[in-house]
Amino acid sequence: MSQALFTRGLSSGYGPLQILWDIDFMAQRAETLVLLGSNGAGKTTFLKTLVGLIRPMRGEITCLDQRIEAWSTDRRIRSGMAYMSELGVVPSLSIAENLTLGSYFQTTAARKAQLHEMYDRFPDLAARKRTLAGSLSGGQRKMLGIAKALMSKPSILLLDEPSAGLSPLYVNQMIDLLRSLKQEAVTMIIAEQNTKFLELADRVSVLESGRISFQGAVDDLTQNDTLRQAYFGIH
Ligand SMILES: Nc1ncnc2c1ncn2[C@@H]1O[C@H](COP(=O)(O)OP(=O)(O)OP(=O)(O)O)[C@@H](O)[C@H]1O
Repeated sequence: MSQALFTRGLSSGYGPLQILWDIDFMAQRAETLVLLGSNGAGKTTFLKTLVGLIRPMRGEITCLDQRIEAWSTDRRIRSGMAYMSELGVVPSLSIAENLTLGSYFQTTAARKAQLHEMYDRFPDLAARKRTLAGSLSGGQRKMLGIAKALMSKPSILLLDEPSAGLSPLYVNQMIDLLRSLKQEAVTMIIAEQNTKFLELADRVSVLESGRISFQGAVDDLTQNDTLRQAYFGIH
């Protein structure tokens, strides 16, 4: 297996405020990696730095064998990265408009083909193309967020807390959806605090106070007493 994305010594934050400290991180091609961390650990900051919404203070980001830390977000997206923020969609736009936004860099023909594919995959969205995203339920909005991210046919998908605000039923639906993407060999980095997502993970990284405290197999995480207590409440 070759590397899809790695960072070395990545430090990042907001203006002079440093949030991430020397992050060494790696995701293999077609791997599902869960980035576990509690509120404020720096998960969003990390994903935003990967996609270029935040400029790193130091360190390198290599994606599909190219150094990308100086690239614009546009260029990263054009080269196969997609990012679903915690909000995921633009509430004031319709379902169809959100999806179109997700394929901003595609040709018209490719966009049309992707729209068909998304409506096939998400029949609930197809039935309500003109509905404003803001009027969807939390779960439907998240599904739209994923569909919007998939519109650019990404090879690397960065997902920020896909479970945030979802009922247990929708969390299960979300996990089923991500499992189907896993079969399609999309590299996924899923930032989460819900340990249920570990059932999807090939490997897990734990982010604590802006530092990676663990990276390895899920089984090894559960062998670690401190992490087991922190994330599973098991003593
Ligand atoms: N725009 C900003 N300006 C300054 N500090 C920020 C900004 N956004 C986030 N932070 C701070 O950065 C730290 C990490 O936040 P971040 O959103 O990356 O964490 P997170 O792990 O994604 O948490 P959550 O699960 O709550 O979204 C927090 O202390 C937060 O207050």
